[in-house]
Amino acid sequence: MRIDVVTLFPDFMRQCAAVGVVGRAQQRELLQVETWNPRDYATDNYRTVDGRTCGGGPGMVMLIEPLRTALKAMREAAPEPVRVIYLSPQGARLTQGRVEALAKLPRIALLCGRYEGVDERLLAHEVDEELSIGDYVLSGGELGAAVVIDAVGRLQDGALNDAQSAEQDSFSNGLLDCPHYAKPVRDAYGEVPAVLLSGDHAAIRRWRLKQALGRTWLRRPELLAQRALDAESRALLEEFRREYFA
Ligand SMILES: NC(=O)c1ccc(NCc2ccccc2N2CCOCC2)nc1
Repeated sequence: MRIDVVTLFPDFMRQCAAVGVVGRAQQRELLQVETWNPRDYATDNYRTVDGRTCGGGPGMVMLIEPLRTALKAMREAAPEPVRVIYLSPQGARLTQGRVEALAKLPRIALLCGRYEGVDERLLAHEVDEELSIGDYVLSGGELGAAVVIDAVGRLQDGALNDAQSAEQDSFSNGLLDCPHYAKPVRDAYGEVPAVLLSGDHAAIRRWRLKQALGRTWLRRPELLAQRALDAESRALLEEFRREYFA
């Protein structure tokens, strides 16, 4: 998968994509991240990329021209058709479901706004999808782009080894994650639950599912409403609730 990022801060974006699982995915050529700086496509002597907001008011707006030229260069840099995504507070909320869909595409471009955002006419002609990583305001779209790169990059086949497999991720099955423990078995902070030391893998699977269901019920009940629970999960959640209220 190829991800192109249109950003005034290319070094920052390259560094975000160079570490950890995503950095390794790039080394393994499972993922390619390229950056395009609109300032390199500004033709005036001052390499201007922003302009005063029409109608007055505070702040500046990113100009059409440098972005249009950068996007054209980006599109022409590779043959695959590219889905252009704009990170903004006005976008649709990013979910794991959407991440999984994006991870299957051959190529996406992430347009990062700065200042007060981008001229609406550029968005209308160039952007296929607007996404928000949450209901809060950031100084630029780059952190949203970094979130998309990480969430999508780690799902590329071969990016995670079996130990980290994405299937067990929280949210992958629509539930929050179960608790995790490592040695020592006994610590001043408490003990590892005995079932995890039992070697009974069926019991361990059930315990983890029960904990995931219980935590989701306690912390994010609305996520439970989104999915039908099978008989086993309903029973485990009932068991969790009984113990909780006991
Ligand atoms: N939730 C998100 O995904 C998110 C994304 C971007 C972002 N900021 C960049 C931005 C991009 C587009 C429009 C406005 C702005 N802003 C510029 C600074 O002023 C506020 C508006 N903030 C939050």
